[in-house]
Parts: sequence; structure tokens; C-alpha cells
Amino acid sequence: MNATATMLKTATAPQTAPDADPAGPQPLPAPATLHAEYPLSPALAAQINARRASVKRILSGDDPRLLVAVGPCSAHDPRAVMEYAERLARLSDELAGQIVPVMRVYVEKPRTTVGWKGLAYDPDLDGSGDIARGLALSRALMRDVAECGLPVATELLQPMLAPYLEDLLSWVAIGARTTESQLHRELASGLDAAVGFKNATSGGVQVAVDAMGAAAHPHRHFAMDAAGRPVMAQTSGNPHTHLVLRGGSGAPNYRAEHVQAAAAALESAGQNPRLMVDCSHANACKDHRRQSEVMLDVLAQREAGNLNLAALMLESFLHEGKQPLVPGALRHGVSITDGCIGWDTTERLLKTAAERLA
Ligand SMILES: O=C[C@H](O)[C@H](O)COP(=O)(O)O
Ligand SMILES: C=C(OP(=O)(O)O)C(=O)O
Repeated sequence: MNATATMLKTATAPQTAPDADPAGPQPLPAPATLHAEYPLSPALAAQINARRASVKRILSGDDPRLLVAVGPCSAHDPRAVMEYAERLARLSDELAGQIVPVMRVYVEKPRTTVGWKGLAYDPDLDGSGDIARGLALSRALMRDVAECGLPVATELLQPMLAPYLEDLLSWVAIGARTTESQLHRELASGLDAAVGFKNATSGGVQVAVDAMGAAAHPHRHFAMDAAGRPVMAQTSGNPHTHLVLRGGSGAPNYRAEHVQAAAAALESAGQNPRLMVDCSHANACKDHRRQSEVMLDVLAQREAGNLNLAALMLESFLHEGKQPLVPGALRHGVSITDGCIGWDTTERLLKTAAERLA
């Protein structure tokens, strides 16, 4: 039984400390405590390093395969996420000649205003906010997905979460709402994994180009160490960053003219022109069914010779669409945040991409 299933089996009782004042601050385990509880074996650490290198080779143009960040908008149900991971792992082996999937295991969700903020924040989906249990579940789930043979992708949103999870990550997103944030550029500068910076929710690409430049530099910044103590961190800079075009202000930016303009902005800034197109979000006008047309358009651009299109993102789960968060009445395998394409559509799209890229 994987760690997540064990966690779920044993974690049904409330996990808050008996004497904790629910209104007051409550202690969290230090990163080192969770690492000890859910350690990374040397073999898995080596596999993650190899996966990170594979992602970087695609983004540097040294590997002609297509990188695809694919999976649910949010990981609200670890059992369903593992069911999805097992399917994706099988498909990944079948398409390995042309496609390198990295699986979205998003445990923090940025909200436009308010809403459920992710497994790490509220694992019981009821507003109880058991962050301690959410952190443990998040680490256990990411490790189980990694042990499934899949590179793990996530958005890092709360910088304090990074020391709990970063050793498990093969690709990291900085989201549209935080690409302009200096804290997230500092965070990215210290990561070993490649980092994709989303364009702004307005559609503006320059903030992401600036973020890539900032993240490439070393930074000295406030951070937390493995023991949970505040420290002065010194990073060496991360040269493995790239732009993610996700549309903005209700308008897509995945078409050839947008991609060419973005590549020009990147090249004039001396940045890597290879980029990822997020087929969801504003590129799909928040309609999950439009992800297919976005992906097929991008594939056509690649076939026309634009190899700067090195990567794609798909929001995909077991079943298509989304559902309201009604605890106790949730349908299995359906997103509770953004709408997703279902597994059958995902499999068909990835197989189509592999055939066209062969
Ligand atoms: O990917 C998820 C959403 O784009 C993001 O969390 C914003 O969702 P919201 O506008 O419903 O808050
Ligand atoms: C929140 C996400 O995207 P964005 O930052 O582009 O809204 C996401 O990819 O889940």
C-alpha cells in the first residue's frame, strides 16, 4: 500500500493537537520531521535528478521531444490522483519516444479572490485548515507519484512550503499571480528543477521575462531551514527557467503571432526562447473543452517548424469538467477547481501528439 493510502487510512481522526487553541497559531512539523517521516530513498533521489535533467534538455533544445505538464488543476483527492498517476505512467512509457509528461500534483491553489486553497491548506475540504496534515499528505502523495515513475510538477506558491517538498519536484511553476513577486523569483533562483514562469493574468509577458532574468541571478534572502528556523539563504541562481503562455484578460496568447512576439521578447532580453503553452486557463477562455483546439494549434505550429514550442500544459483528470466543493457529495475524479479534460480525451491528445511528432 502506498504511503498516501496508508495516510488516508490512518488519518481519518482529526489531527489537531488536543490542547491547541483553534483560534491561535499552532505549531507545524519542521521540514526535517516530514522528510524523516516520508524519506526520499537514494534510488528515487537519483531518478528525480535524472528526470530534472531530462526536462532541462528539452527546454534547452538538446532533446527534441515534447514536454507536457499534465494532470488535475488541484490534487484534492489523493486516491483519485494516484489512480490517474498509474494510468499516466503506463501511457508515458508507451509514448516515451516523443513525449515526456510531468504530472501536475498541485497542492496549493492561488485564488483570484477566495476559495479552497489546496490539499496543503485544507486536506479535509471543510475549511478546518489542518495544514499539518495537509503538508504530510502533500509530501506523501508527491512521493507516491514519483515512485510511480512520473516526474512531479507543482506550482510553488507559499515559499515556506518549498523545503517540505522541493526534493520531490522535477519541474516547478510560478503562477500568473506571483510571477512578478520578488519572493518567488528568489525562491526560483535556488531551485535545482527547471522553473516555468506564467505570464501575468493581464496577459503581460514582460513580467515573466523579467522574472527569468531575476531568477538567473544569485540571491540572499529570508528563508526557513530544514529545522524550521528562519535563516539567511544564499542561492546560486537558476539558469533553467522559461516562459509559460497561459493567456490573459480573457484573451488567448497561444497563436503563432503571440508565440513569435514572445520569442522575440525573450531573445531581445537574452533569455531562452523555448517556451510552454498552457492550453488551459485564459488560453481556453476557462472552458476545459477548448484545450484540445489549443493543443492542436500548437502542434501545427511545431510541425510548421517552430521548435521554440518545447512544452505544453493540460489540466486533466479522470473525468471531465468540474464540480462544486460539497463535502460528502463529491464525484470521484472530477476537479473541484478549474474544469479539466477527462482521461480519454487526454490519452487521445497525447497519442495524437506522439504520432504527429514521430
Ligand atoms: O488553476 C486554478 C485557477 O486558475 C486559479 O486557482 C484561480 O481560480 P479562481 O479564479 O476560481 O480563484
Ligand atoms: C493556477 C494555475 O495557473 P495560473 O497561475 O496560470 O492561473 C494552474 O496552473 O493551476
